[in-house]
Amino acid sequence: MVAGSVADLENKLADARRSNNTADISAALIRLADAQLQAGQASRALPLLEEAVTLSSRYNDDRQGREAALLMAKAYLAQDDAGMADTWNKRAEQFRERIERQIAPRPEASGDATATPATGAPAVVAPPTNGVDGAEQPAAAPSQARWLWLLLPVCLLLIWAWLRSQRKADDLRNETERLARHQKHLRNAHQTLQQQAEHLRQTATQDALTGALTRQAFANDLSELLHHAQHYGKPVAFFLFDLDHFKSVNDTYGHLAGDIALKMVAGVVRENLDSQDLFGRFGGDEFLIACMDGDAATAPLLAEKIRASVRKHAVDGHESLHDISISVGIAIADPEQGYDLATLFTHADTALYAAKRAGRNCVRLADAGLATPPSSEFPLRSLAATPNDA
Ligand SMILES: Nc1nc2c(ncn2[C@@H]2O[C@H](COP(=O)(O)OP(=O)(O)OP(=O)(O)O)[C@@H](O)[C@H]2O)c(=O)[nH]1
Repeated sequence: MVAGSVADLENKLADARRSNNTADISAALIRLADAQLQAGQASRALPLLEEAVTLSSRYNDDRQGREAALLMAKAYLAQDDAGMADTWNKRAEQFRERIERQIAPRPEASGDATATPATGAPAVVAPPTNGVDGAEQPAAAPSQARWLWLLLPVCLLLIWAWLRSQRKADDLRNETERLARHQKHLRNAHQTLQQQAEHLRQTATQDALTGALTRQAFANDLSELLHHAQHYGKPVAFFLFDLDHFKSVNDTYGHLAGDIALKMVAGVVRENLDSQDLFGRFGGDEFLIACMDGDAATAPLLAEKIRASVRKHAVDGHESLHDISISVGIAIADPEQGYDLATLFTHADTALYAAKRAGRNCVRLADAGLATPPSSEFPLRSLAATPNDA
């Protein structure tokens, strides 16, 4: 150690305090205390050394801590206080062990005498390289630097993970928005399809002009009705009716007037039917009715009521309607006559032929007494045939 004069070293300590650099202050304290010890001023050196130990402990500078502790021991010896000297020697030993622990893992330290662990001897501590006992060495603790280097990649990794999660969140948000748009589009398409399906269903089951069931829809419903009636042994009245001389209405007043007449007749029929009765358009100016529980006694009464009502509306209506009337053929399905749909239709058709032959604007009930129409004049038809066959 190159010891300066106590006064010089006091100035240096004052400079170090002004610089506010902890390592410099600690080193200056040690150098001044050493000089004071050499000058026999142990009592003055002790508080400086205690401050040096405190500073070095606070900033983990074990070398300076050890140096200060050794000088403390020396100071107490100078004051003949062997107990305190021993205490501070032990403290210095603890500092030395900590220094060894810090430098032991370093591979390059294997050939370095300063880093070689040695037990007991204070000389194992790295010798000072300049100034007073190495007190001017940089104060940076190796362990701190190592932790910083370890923390750097961790921080970078965290930043990278955060950026990545942000990008994923953006992607997810975009995807969610895209799916919501897609879902809305699908909902609209679904709604449109439902409307189209409903429209198609109506077109398939409902006659556009009169609102009556189409021929096929009527046949399906009648088939179910007959099945049900047969199961419970109930009668079903089936009407087939046709506008009389309708062709001349079209010819005289035009097709539009003919349409109005067809709608008028359909309206009258609906007024006279119950909600569970079936009403369909066979095709052209021919219509169909089926009534659950209608038998040979009640069905002609209902048919007559409808016929008379049509006449009344015709007479009360526009001139083009004045000649409108209907002829009705009735057939009954019951346990006695059976529930075969084709037979029922044929019987009603035969009765309609009879009504036409009887002068039109009347009702006829099918029975065994009715003449079978000649095929040349009135070709037999069925509900399964297309309307053009009518
Ligand atoms: N305005 C209109 N006329 C139709 C429609 N469908 C069929 N017709 C006409 O209805 C008439 C049916 O005539 P027919 O049943 O053959 O004979 P009709 O003149 O009624 O004579 P009868 O049935 O023997 O009393 C034809 O002139 C068809 O053109 C329609 O939807 N609207």
